[in-house]
Amino acid sequence: MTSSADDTVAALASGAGRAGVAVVRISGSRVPEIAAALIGGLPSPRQARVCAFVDADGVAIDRGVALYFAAPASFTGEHVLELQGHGSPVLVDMLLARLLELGVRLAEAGEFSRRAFINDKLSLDQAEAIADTIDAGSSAAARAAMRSLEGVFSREVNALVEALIELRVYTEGAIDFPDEDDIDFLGDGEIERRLNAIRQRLETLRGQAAQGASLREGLRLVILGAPNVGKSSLLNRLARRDTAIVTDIAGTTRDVLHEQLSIDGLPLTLVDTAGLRETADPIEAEGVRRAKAEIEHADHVLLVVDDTSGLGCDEQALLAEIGNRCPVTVVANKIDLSGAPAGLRRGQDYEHIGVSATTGAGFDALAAHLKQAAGMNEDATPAFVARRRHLDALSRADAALEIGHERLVVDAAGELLAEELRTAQNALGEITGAFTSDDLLGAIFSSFCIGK
Ligand SMILES: Nc1nc2c(c(=O)[nH]1)N(C=O)[C@@H](CNc1ccc(C(=O)N[C@@H](CCC(=O)O)C(=O)O)cc1)CN2
Ligand SMILES: Nc1nc2c(ncn2[C@@H]2O[C@H](COP(=O)(O)OP(=O)(O)OP(=O)(O)O)[C@@H](O)[C@H]2O)c(=O)[nH]1
Ligand SMILES: [Mg+2]
Repeated sequence: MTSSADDTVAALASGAGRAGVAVVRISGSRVPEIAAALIGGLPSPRQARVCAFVDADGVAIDRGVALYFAAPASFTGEHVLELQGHGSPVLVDMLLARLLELGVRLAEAGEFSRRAFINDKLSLDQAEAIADTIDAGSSAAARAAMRSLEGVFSREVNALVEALIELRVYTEGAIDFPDEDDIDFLGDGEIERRLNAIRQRLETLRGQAAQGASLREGLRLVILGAPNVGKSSLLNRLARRDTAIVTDIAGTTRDVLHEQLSIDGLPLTLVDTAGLRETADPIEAEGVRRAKAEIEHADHVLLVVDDTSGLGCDEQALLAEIGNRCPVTVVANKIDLSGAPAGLRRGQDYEHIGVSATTGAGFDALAAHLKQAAGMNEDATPAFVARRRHLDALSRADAALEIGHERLVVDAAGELLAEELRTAQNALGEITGAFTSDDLLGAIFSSFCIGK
């Protein structure tokens, strides 16, 4: 995409299809001459003017409200003219055709936001947050996106970058102007103290970002457990349809099954798996192998147990193993047989929820629990919204700092630590867009809608 200074673009910004009012937004340096041709001159900045939008012969295409934002005090940082006309697709088409005639080009998806980013009106994560407010599937996701848009995420990232730069300068000072004894200077603990403080702060940010991301992208829930405990019945009940085959024969499910659903706007991918057990049947054994492999890709595991027998030894071991990787909830199924109460059980090491896939008891509590796990609780919305690419950048920054710490305490190598600090700084810079590439920008903005 080229966006030279005199490249002026337009798009319908609101009211697609039949709507009360349609807003066409025009951004670029040629806005003044376009205003002259179309509405007889520029309105005073930020003052609504009612006027006719005229064609080449001076005939009104529509009569509406014009609003002008003078560069750089506009959304894009360029001259912006907004034409608020009647919400008719035919009139909008006629108006856009007239703009094309005046040498304006149609904006690409996300182009207004991309221009705002390039002109330093928004950081990259803020621009992404705009798309996330529009796409939000729940009020919690919308609130979190709004916090990102207000700069909560980028401010924290920038503060970390500042701290990294300070530490790098300090470390490089220690290298360039060593005390009597270089090793002693590096080893006096100050660098390590600062480094640890930064790592702790990054850890907190990663936790918040993970919650923000699950709110936006949903959770991949993997259902695991012994044969016949009711895993497939659970999937069918949550999905409200008979996706998986259910029989009373242990070892019914062999393939991995996926089901997409949403709970109050929270997107979930449910994954049903083969019952875990030793088996001589090669097909079932492959199913068990695949079931275990799913743990790697899980955001959250539902470990289903038959409540009439409770947690067995194998399940205890599995629980400990999974618990190291991701959150896990024990679903105690078949309470219609065990007679136990439905819902959350207090005082357990892991969250236990009693349900019956047959009667549906306990499923409200399970849904509420999953929403909470994804950060959708009413009183504690995640601090901001985040995407996979943000989590990836945070994790690369963390890895660099871990290596840097090793270089410092094991090798007492200040230059190598400084190098890792630089790597971490660049990784964080990818979040806000301080450090970026055209490919990345293309990938991000092309997923926006037209007119944004
Ligand atoms: N009519 C209209 N409504 C809209 C938008 C728009 O572009 N047009 N927006 C589009 O997303 C959102 C609002 N975002 C905006 C962000 C910045 C500026 C702006 O003019 N910024 C200037 C001046 C700031 C100020 O006066 O405080 C600047 O940043 O310099 C305008 C809208 C939602 N509502
Ligand atoms: N009474 C009762 N029976 C249940 C419940 N949930 C499942 N069942 C029964 O338990 C048996 C096994 O159910 P499935 O859903 O196939 O169990 P699974 O864990 O998927 O089993 P595999 O695929 O073989 O690993 C079936 O006969 C179900 O009808 C429940 O909550 N109460
Ligand atoms: Mg099954």
